[in-house]
Amino acid sequence: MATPHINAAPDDFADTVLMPGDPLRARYIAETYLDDVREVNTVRNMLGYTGFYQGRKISVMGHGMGIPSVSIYAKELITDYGVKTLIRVGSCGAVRDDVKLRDVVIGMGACTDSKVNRMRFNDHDFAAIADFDLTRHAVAAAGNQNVPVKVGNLFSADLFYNPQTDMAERLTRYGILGVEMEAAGIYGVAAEFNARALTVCTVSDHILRGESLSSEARQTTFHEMMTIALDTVLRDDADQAGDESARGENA
Ligand SMILES: O=P(O)(O)O[C@H]1O[C@H](CO)[C@@H](O)[C@H]1O
Ligand SMILES: O=c1cc[nH]c(=O)[nH]1
Repeated sequence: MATPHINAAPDDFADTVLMPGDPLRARYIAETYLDDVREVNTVRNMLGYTGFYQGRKISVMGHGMGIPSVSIYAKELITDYGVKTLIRVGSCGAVRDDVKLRDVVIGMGACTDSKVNRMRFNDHDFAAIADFDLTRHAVAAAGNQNVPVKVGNLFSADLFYNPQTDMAERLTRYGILGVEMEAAGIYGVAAEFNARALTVCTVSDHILRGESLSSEARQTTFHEMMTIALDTVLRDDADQAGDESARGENA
């Protein structure tokens, strides 16, 4: 049952997996927010854990950096471990004046300079979008926690260090909320294998202003994003179970 990249047993993962790029952020989330945590993946130190959040079984696992890496883990979790829902909890760089360090942004869609979705889609444009229900539950979770969020387009870049110096200005012009490296890939994998995906990011850099959080801060301080993602899962469950309180405008 193990895959080349995941050595978990068949039932080790919950149906929902939170995925940061950084495996140490995965460990931090597991240790900080989950009860009765078990380590379920150690291959390549791409650490994965399963535990319980307010009684709900949830897994968290790193996906590495870049679309090729996240595509492997997302695909294997869905096809080999029966995972239905992936929520990326990432960091991103801002290119707008009204988006600042530590803001939380929700990726309703993701543009990319990667070709992966064209490879999937017969070289046509594929609109890489988040699952609508997960998106609205994340917005509601943020509202409930009084965390202002912006919802819109991310840009998933193949290069962290992009030599195209005019690109940031173009991203600003097109209203991109954050530059990161995986959302378009995880949305493409979810579409291909009939799963659901969402990306929530915390702004760790301001690309135009040259501002940047430390690696330690990226690993352990994105509390608002984590609790929004976890609360999203609970709201989604309640909604699917028909609980009206989860459907209210600002519930
Ligand atoms: O902090 P994570 O989730 O890894 O996300 C962002 O950080 C990495 C680059 O530093 C890329 O993976 C990018 O998408
Ligand atoms: O891909 C990324 C992630 C964080 N910050 C950036 O500037 N780019």
